[in-house]
Amino acid sequence: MHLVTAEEMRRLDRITIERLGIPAVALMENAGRAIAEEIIAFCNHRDGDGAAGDACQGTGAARYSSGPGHAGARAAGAAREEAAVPGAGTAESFGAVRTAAPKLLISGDAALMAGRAEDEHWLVLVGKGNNGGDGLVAARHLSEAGIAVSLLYAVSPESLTGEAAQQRDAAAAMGLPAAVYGGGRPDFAGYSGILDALLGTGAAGAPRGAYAELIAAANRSGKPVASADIPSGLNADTGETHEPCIQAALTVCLAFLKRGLLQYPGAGHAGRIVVRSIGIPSGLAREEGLSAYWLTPAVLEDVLGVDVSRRRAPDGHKGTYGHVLIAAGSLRMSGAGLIAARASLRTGCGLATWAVPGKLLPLLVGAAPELMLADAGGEADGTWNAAAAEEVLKLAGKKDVLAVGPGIGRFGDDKAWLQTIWEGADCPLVVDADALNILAECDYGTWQGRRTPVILTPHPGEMARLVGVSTKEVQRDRIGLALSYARERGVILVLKGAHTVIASPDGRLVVNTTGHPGMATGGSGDCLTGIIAGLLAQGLSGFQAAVFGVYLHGLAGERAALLRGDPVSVIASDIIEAL
Ligand SMILES: NC(=O)C1=CN([C@@H]2O[C@H](COP(=O)(O)OP(=O)(O)OC[C@H]3O[C@@H](n4cnc5c(N)ncnc54)[C@H](OP(=O)(O)O)[C@@H]3O)[C@@H](O)[C@H]2O)[C@@H](O)CC1
Ligand SMILES: [K+]
Repeated sequence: MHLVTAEEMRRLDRITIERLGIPAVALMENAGRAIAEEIIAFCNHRDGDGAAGDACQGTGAARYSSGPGHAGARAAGAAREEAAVPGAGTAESFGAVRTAAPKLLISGDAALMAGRAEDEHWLVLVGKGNNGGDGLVAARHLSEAGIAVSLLYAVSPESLTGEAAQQRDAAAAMGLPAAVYGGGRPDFAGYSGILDALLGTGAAGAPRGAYAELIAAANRSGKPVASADIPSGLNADTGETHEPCIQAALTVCLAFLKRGLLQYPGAGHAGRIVVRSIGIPSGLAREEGLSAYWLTPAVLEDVLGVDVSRRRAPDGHKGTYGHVLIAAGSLRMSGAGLIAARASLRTGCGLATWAVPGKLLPLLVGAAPELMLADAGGEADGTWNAAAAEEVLKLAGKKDVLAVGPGIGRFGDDKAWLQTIWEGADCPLVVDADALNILAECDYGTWQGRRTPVILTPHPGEMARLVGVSTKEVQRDRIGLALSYARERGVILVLKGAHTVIASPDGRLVVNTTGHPGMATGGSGDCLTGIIAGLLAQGLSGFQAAVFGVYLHGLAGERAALLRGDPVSVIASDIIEAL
């Protein structure tokens, strides 16, 4: 599924309206109807199977799975199926009674049937732009479904223009009760839910005046809030939240997933995200050269060409699946190397060799019988030194991939060590942990001789050192930063953290949503390094291996949490065993 910026969304809107001739008001109509359908599904599930409640309260699966559409899309779909059953059943039974008559099957507007409409009264907060227009359309459809609806305009309805003004007039003609916010502390106690149609992709900066007051009041009310397109107060591109920002239980995102909905803190404000098409052809994004995606199995297979089933040739042998070399670990942090090397094996590479300072070798014999150990030289106290780089290069000669960094620590002349490896290794290179900290102190743009991909796997702290900014600044716009860094430095960048971002030098970008906070544990990153190396050894391209590796790592973490019964108790070895 494509991820778009507000600007890209406007471009796709424009093309649809101007080139394809689909009227803007038709798109708005579709948008409002989709929002109403999702609110009705939300209401129908309120007291039902708890799907809506779970998402709203952030409990259950949502505790560590916050990907858009996962449970949410299924829940909405199920709601529509359930609502369709009574109508079809009635027609069937008529047909059965009057056996002579031809069977007449009738089905209705199932998605617009509210089960217990009389219990509901929704307040629609209407902004002056097209987001407000969407809300006005939704209000009409909710009303048609028997749900009481009231409109509260943030500013004078006279200030609405274009399609939004048309919708204002239609709502008025239908007699929907409307008021204009006049200041003070509004009381939303009488409503069962609030539709936030205040600000969408046209918002600029922090919500001002009436908008800010209504957002704060909606958050204070304790009522479930459904947001049209994005929660008002969210930066649609970066995921930054302004003060105040709507805390939604449900976000009905229109046409394409907005980038900001997948990045924290914004992702934590969106609740359950449902993406609904509104008549903008889905192929348009690809035709326009947009190449940012939310990572799904379909994206892996259809966009990136990854065989997710990982079928093996019946006549394959260990040579077929590649040989990983890992240069990692030191006396006090040998575990990092062991984790990375074992993870590469569990990912399916044919062979893995772990290079360590020679002093450590006797201590590691038997640590993992499947691994080969290699002496990389180093100091008498088991630390690395610059000369060890030549040993690593010799070992790398016949390997398919080289991963460096986990647990190596810092040592004298470590910059020369890394430069020798960077310039001399002919195979793809994965750079992690301390090797990233070394890299941050090098002007590596001047280094020569790399012909195969380099994958950097920083966590936000390491990324901050690489770029020379604060961690907070890294987190402010993870997608934007990853894209620009990968492009400028010619590397594949895996920016780890909640919803890991993977960017390639050619501008492709993927955001992952597998995994959970329980994976923030020592060794988890080393495990990812091993997984990516294991995939590279099996012939995946640099970007494929980075993206699929992040995806598998997250899935294994989820599986490990299920096996342990609690995400909090997952440790890196559990992730390896769940691969
Ligand atoms: N064909 C389409 O385009 C489709 C668009 N669609 C929908 O439209 C949405 C985008 O609509 P949009 O571009 O009208 O912007 P939107 O976010 O509603 O409001 C902007 C207005 O708010 C104001 N304002 C801005 N910042 C502010 C702030 N910080 N604090 C306070 N006020 C602020 C600003 O007014 P100003 O202050 O400039 O007078 C401006 O006029 C999109 O998210 C989707 O829902 C769908 O219907 C599908 C078809
Ligand atoms: K909104």
